[in-house]
Amino acid sequence: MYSNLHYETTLCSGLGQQQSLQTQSSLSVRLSLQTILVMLLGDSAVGKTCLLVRFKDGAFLGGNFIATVGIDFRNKVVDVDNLKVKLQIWDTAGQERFRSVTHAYYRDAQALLLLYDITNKPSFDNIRAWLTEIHEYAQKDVVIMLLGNKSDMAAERVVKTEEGEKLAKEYGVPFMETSAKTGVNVELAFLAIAKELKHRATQQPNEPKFQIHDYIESQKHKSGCCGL
Ligand SMILES: Nc1nc2c(ncn2[C@@H]2O[C@H](COP(=O)(O)OP(=O)(O)OP(=O)(O)O)[C@@H](O)[C@H]2O)c(=O)[nH]1
Repeated sequence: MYSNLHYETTLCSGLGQQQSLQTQSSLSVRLSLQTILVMLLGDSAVGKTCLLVRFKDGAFLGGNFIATVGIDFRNKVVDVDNLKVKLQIWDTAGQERFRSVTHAYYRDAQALLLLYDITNKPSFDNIRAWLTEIHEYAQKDVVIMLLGNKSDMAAERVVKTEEGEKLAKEYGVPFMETSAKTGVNVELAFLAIAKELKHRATQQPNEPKFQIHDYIESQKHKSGCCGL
């Protein structure tokens, strides 16, 4: 669990290289993080597997669509404010027939990326049902983010950006549009949840709270993205 995050402080001692390290900095602080479990959820074909492959390998899985069977996972280590954080990302099958399999994994997830496809209205309409399931099966404090995927398909768009924003606001969750094809906002989505969880785990009582919504807005504007 991420909340088990701990700091290991080691004082350099000994000879040779260690000694020279000691002169540079007598105290070396080693930060050790445990894995963050992230789950990808949403209807079949919204692009969960492609989002994961884009984030993990920087590539796009075009061509024939092969639906995920059950559940699969990949690991990726990211840098969050100079700390190494390991994300274990579970890619779930969106098809209804696998729902009971995936429910069993909800409670272990610390973050959920909930996807719909901006060219597929039913996938957006089903988000409310997904959120009901999440509230039933997931941890109370799970970090949820809503993603409108396939933002590169502007000509086929049937769900407006404002509709996604409105729904996200209603449920109090952060939102952005992504494209597994072009990579727009993909890294930002994963980094934002990693930052949120890292801040929760290391937060000092007198420190201001990390504002995930503000962070996303500032980074979206910085990368000059959106709607591509
Ligand atoms: N243009 C475009 N196509 C995408 C994007 N993301 C996924 N696709 C395509 O959408 C189809 C479904 O993608 P997947 O990632 O397999 O969908 P999934 O949500 O994992 O589906 P399940 O495994 O059934 O739950 C594939 O043909 C992808 O090539 C995107 O951002 N843009």
